[in-house]
Amino acid sequence: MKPSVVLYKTLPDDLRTRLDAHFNVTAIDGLTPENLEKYADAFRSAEGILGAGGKVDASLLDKAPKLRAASTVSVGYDNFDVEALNQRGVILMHTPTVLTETVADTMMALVLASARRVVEVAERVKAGEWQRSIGPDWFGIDVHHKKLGILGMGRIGLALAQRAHFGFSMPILYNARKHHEEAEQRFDAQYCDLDTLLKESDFLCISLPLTEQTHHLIGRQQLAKMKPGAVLINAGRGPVIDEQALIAALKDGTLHAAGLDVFEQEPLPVDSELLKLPNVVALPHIGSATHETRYGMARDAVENLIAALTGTVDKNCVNPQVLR
Ligand SMILES: NC(=O)C1=CN([C@@H]2O[C@H](COP(=O)(O)OP(=O)(O)OC[C@H]3O[C@@H](n4cnc5c(N)ncnc54)[C@H](O)[C@@H]3O)[C@@H](O)[C@H]2O)C=CC1
Ligand SMILES: O=C(O)C(=O)CO
Repeated sequence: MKPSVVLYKTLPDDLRTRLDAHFNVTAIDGLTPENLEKYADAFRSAEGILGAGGKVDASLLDKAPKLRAASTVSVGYDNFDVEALNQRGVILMHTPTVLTETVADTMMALVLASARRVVEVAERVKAGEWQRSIGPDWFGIDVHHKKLGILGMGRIGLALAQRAHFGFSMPILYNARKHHEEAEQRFDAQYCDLDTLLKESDFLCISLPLTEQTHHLIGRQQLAKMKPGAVLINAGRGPVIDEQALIAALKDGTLHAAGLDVFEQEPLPVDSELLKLPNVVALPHIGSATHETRYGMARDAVENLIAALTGTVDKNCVNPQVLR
């Protein structure tokens, strides 16, 4: 008999067909409390789950006693209680690598848009304000040759460093849990502590995962240490930055601008102060959102679940210790 799985995200037709060939699939529209109750039988018999977003914690796992594998259509897995998965011997699969270059493109787009005020001035053109040659009130700041600080030199940080080094002649500084030899050799990136990164970066780009250690890692004190007129970019996870402290730093001119793809609350509430600030470029968590990359992530997530439940896991596993 085919293993039962709960699918909580819509897949492209061909990938859904592939999933159906391996599993008895119950498709639901998200891990909402209502769906957990409505599809209680499906969760009770599920050996796998596949989807994106929503909390997977002990209370959900208690409803799925047969679960052996969870496959997320994302690289970030801060919405999973990994400790609870480990205790129950559940493998967690994710989709690193396939999205790396696309997310780095998004970060570079945020760097350029924030520095050159692309969104703000384009809106002014649409509003009919371009009536004569523009003056300094439309100007931005240069990107090329400025110092780019990367907080979180992992897969995405490395791809961003490549763009900044070769494309924009930017010296690279970085902080991470350990030295990144490839970044140092290929892009001449210099490792430094967080304080130095804050003080010296013209552009501080965050590509960190959300963990207990990174939650509000950038708060009032850290923002106060940043170079006057610096630009802050975040495409890691929203809660890495204390959003109220960021709003204050943007209002009092400590920062020139911010380019944000992620927020403490998503979707960003429409009455957020951030949306009232002209020096904020706010994107709706589109880091990996291209047709090609979102397809690749869904494909990898399907293959990951097939490997975890019916084959051999040799990559993309968050907690390989469970397999031993
Ligand atoms: N905006 C978006 O759409 C997307 C956001 N992301 C976010 O980007 C994150 C990073 O992705 P990857 O580069 O693939 O992960 P990765 O695991 O390759 O890199 C993470 C880096 O952060 C560093 N790090 C972790 N904790 C740290 C700490 N306390 N202090 C300093 N450095 C620390 C690690 O040393 C590593 O260099 C994901 O976990 C996810 O949250 C990922 C994809 C898309
Ligand atoms: O993969 C992730 O972690 C995202 O945030 C969406 O691509």
